Amino acid sequence: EYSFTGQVRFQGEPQASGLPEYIKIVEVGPRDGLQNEKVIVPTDIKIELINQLSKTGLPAIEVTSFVSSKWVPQMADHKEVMRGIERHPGVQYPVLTPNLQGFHSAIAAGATEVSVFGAASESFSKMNINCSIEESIERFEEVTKSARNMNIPVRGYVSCALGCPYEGNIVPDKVAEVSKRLYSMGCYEISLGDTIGVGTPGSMKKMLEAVMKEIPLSALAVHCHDTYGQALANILTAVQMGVAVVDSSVAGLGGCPYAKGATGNVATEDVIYMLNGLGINTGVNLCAVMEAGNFICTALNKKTNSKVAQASFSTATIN
Ligand SMILES: CC(C)(COP(=O)([O-])OP(=O)([O-])OC[C@H]1O[C@@H](n2cnc3c(N)ncnc32)[C@H](O)[C@@H]1OP(=O)([O-])[O-])[C@@H](O)C(=O)NCCC(=O)NCCSC(=O)C[C@@](C)(O)CC(=O)[O-]
Repeated sequence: EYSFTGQVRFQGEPQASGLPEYIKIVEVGPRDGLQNEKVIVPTDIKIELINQLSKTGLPAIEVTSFVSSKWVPQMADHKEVMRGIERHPGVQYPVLTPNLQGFHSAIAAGATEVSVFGAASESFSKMNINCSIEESIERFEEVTKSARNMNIPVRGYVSCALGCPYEGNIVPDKVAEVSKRLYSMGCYEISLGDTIGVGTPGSMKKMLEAVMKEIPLSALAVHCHDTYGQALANILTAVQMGVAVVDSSVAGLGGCPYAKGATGNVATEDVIYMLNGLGINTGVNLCAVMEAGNFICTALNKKTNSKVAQASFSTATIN
């Protein structure tokens, strides 16, 4: 049982020099976090989670995906989720769309921002979206073209940026090539996914160096899973290199259904705690995110994967 009283023991320090002053956190918990849950999470729980997250100061919350419900049953209630959430001014609510069919459904359901999701690995592309990288680029071009006509911003993901569950190592140049194609077709930001959390600060640095030759730093985001416990170190490396957008998931929920063994994303709470300690502004209220994490973990009957939430809740009980 949690008995969190709202304290967070350690707060921010003045900003260390050379780091971005502000980092945008893209909360992916309601989508990436929940998509892998075996038991279907009731729609009203998803809506309540998103509504709670909307009040934390998070600038972007990825809410659902418009993919085939045969492939990802957990996201089948995408329309109801879109209809049910209370949208806060200034908060972006992107949704995943793998193709034109998904894009049209998303727009009909009221989406105002979408994300296409490709990969730097042929095998992963085939397993995840049932087509080659080349075919996926053609589909994404159709999406970005329609989106442009409707003034809908498109974000682009590149999965397997630091390794693939089927192919192992992925060369940084391949990540750079796919990223460049997504950026060139109009994606305003490229989120580099360490889908199975195998990266290290060493491989993150090499990969970013390759991608930064092709794409402006201001258009890059990192999306780290914590399977090997490297996510915070990898994020810090990216931030030190100037990346100012970080994806994370409340309570560290998550995993990709087509990347067996991959655990959750890095926990939003842990990222904010680290950034607070570096004196970097995120505009996000850590305690409010922990409350949302507590809500979803209680609903799922799970223990949080956030170390910060674990520490804060246990110290709150002791005090
Ligand atoms: C991409 C497809 C749809 C291709 O699936 P497909 O079977 O190749 O598609 P198709 O065009 O041949 O159509 C087959 C059926 O799917 C339907 N269909 C076709 N498109 C859609 C759509 N958009 N929404 C709903 N239904 C759709 C279509 O209507 C048809 O229905 P039927 O006639 O059989 O009843 C499928 O492979 C799919 O849904 N894959 C799911 C992928 C997914 O959601 N993966 C998890 C998210 S990615 C991720 O987690 C990684 C990330 C982003 O977080 C970053 C990281 O960590 O690396």
